[in-house]
Parts: sequence; C-alpha cells; structure tokens
Amino acid sequence: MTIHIGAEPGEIAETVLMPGDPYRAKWAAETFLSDVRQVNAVRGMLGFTGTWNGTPVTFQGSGMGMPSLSIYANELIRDYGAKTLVRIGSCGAMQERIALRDVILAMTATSVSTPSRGIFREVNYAPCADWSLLEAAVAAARAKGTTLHVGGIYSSDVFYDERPDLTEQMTRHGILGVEMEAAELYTVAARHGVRALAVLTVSDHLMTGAALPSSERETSFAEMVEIALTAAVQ
Ligand SMILES: O=P(O)(O)O[C@H]1O[C@H](CO)[C@@H](O)[C@H]1O
Ligand SMILES: O=c1cc[nH]c(=O)[nH]1
Repeated sequence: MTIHIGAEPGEIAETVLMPGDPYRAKWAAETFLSDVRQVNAVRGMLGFTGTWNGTPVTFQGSGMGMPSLSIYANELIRDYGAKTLVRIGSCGAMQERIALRDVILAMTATSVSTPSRGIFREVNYAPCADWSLLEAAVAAARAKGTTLHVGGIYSSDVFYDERPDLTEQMTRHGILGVEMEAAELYTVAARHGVRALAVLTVSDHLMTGAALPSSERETSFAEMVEIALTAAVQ
C-alpha cells in the first residue's frame, strides 16, 4: 500500500491504463477485463485489476491535471513495478480537420510546465511517447479503421484558459489537441525507464464549440480503450 493507492503488493499489473476519470476506469475494467477486482478506492480514485486475453491489466484513475497524475504514476512505477503506462484520456481538438470522437496518439506533449520542470533547470525537456507503444497503437487503430491523428499535443494546466492567443499559437504550430496529463506521464516514465503513451479521444472542439456530455466521456470511448489494450499487451 502507498499513501494514495490501497492495493496490496502484487495486486497491480505491470500494464496500467490510466484515464483521468476514475469512473472511466471502472467502466473500462468492467467492460474489457475478466476476473476483475477493485484494488484501489483511496480518495475515490478507483483502480481495478483483471485480465485481458489472459494478460494482467490494471485500470487506475489518475485524476485531472499533472500534479495528480504524477502522484499515481510515481507510485505505480516505484512501489508496484508498473512497466507500461497508457493514458486513455479525453481531449479538445485544436485543428479544423479533427472531429469529435477521432482518436489522437500523442507523439509529443508540449506544456507551459510540468511538476518535473524544476529538475531540468534551463533545459526545455521534450516529453515524447515510447516508440514501441506508438507504433503498436498506430497498427491497432489502422486495423480497426479508426479515424486517427498522430502528432504533438498540448498538456495544459488550465481547463478554462483565458488566453485565446496561446491556443492560436498552439494551433499554428500544428498541435492536434489539448489535455492535462501526458507531458508529466511521459517525463516520469522516461525517468524510470518504463514505457508510456497517451491515447486520446476528442471530446470537444476548441474551434467549433462542439462537445460530448460527461456521460459519454465516462462510458463510451471503447475504441480508444481497445487500441490502448492492443498496443500495451503484446
Ligand atoms: O478525460 P480525462 O482523462 O480526465 O482527460 C481530460 O479531461 C479532464 C478535463 O475535463 C482532464 O483530465 C483532461 O486531460
Ligand atoms: O483538457 C481538456 C480536455 C478536454 N477538452 C479540453 O478542452 N481540454
């Protein structure tokens, strides 16, 4: 047990899928895993372990924002030996060609800052996805016929950003979408020599204002979960 995860040693799989929303973790575990048991409820940040095609997999909520994700990623890796962490998140689209429910694979994650920023001093560290996971996720998405976009995303610290010019700059520089965790996930994973990837479903569009309701963000992103499972479990 750690301060934030109540699982006993051995109750967390080496492969962990991490939605921000703990109820997405519950839905995904109950939908995709066999022999599922709840392994964490500390602070309501639900975690579940079961098997997918015979391989142990854990779904653990990360909460919203990089400080929260950082706590769970650190404890999963350092205390439970997680080796593959795949974020399964929602994001806002930042390019016109991207539509609601499209899937984005985050090759890199730009940020203003991350909880790890201080250790790099004047260096702008470039958080990037694990290549083997990215390659496998592209193959899985293509096999399913998913509408897919692969490239850079923006991990923001603010959901309600008052700086439209910053959003515009991100769009001009080819950023595909905005979310709030991937940059720190990639940084923590790299530090510990484990694999990480963010697979994201477009839940809203910053240019059109289109948005999915919270119920759909919680229980309807099956395609993203299947891509993440296929890529992570090889
Ligand atoms: O749907 P999740 O995985 O929580 O991801 C996105 O949704 C939350 C904001 O609504 C942030 O955590 C953002 O990264
Ligand atoms: O962080 C996020 C997630 C979804 N949509 C956004 O606009 N931002």
